[in-house]
Amino acid sequence: MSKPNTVSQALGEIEKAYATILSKLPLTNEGTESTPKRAAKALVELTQGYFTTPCEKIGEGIFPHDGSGVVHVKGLEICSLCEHHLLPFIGNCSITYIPDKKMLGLSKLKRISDIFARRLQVQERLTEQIADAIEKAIQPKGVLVVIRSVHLCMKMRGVCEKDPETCTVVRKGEFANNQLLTMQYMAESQHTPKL
Ligand SMILES: Nc1nc2c(ncn2[C@@H]2O[C@H](COP(=O)(O)OP(=O)(O)OP(=O)(O)O)[C@@H](O)[C@H]2O)c(=O)[nH]1
Ligand SMILES: [Zn+2]
Repeated sequence: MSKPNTVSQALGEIEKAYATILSKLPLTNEGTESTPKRAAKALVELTQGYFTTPCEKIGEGIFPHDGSGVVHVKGLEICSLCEHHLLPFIGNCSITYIPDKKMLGLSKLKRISDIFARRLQVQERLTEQIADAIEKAIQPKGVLVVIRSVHLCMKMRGVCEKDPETCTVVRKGEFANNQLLTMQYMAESQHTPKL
């Protein structure tokens, strides 16, 4: 079957596929009548990262930078779907970069992480893709991306682990060579949600 290339095409086909899946379950509840439509809409929303690119989302959000220092943003929420089970993994991402001649608008860091999170993923690739996109956009001296998350496929099924946390780290440029700097920002990246 050819791959749908527009959202509306995808919606119709996914809705039909969900109706087939539900027809195989011994459902007795009437509340599921519109479920194929809703579930299709949800899946398209959760995979909207396939329908956009970092370049498109960053737009005009790159600015000149002429100082020294480090940019560190933590607590960027990650909501993604594991590519093996189509179950969510949810957590947070911290991005640290050492700018050279350019810097990114802060919101663009969230937009970049969302583009790749809203695809079917493994956490390792997601972490790598975020770091690569930042490197490509602004050629910083170094990038460090840390994601901590909980995979529901480990919690709700299979091994049914009560409190699993997965941490993935990607170090580029100066972070790849500097253990101390990496450790400093790894420690900083621990996110305590605030009310
Ligand atoms: N490395 C990596 N593994 C993941 C990620 N998300 C899910 N997995 C793992 O992918 C593996 C899939 O292994 P399989 O043996 O094919 O699947 P499974 O039978 O569901 O495995 P169990 O969960 O052990 O029952 C499991 O170990 C999952 O925990 C991820 O982001 N990164
Ligand atoms: Zn999984």
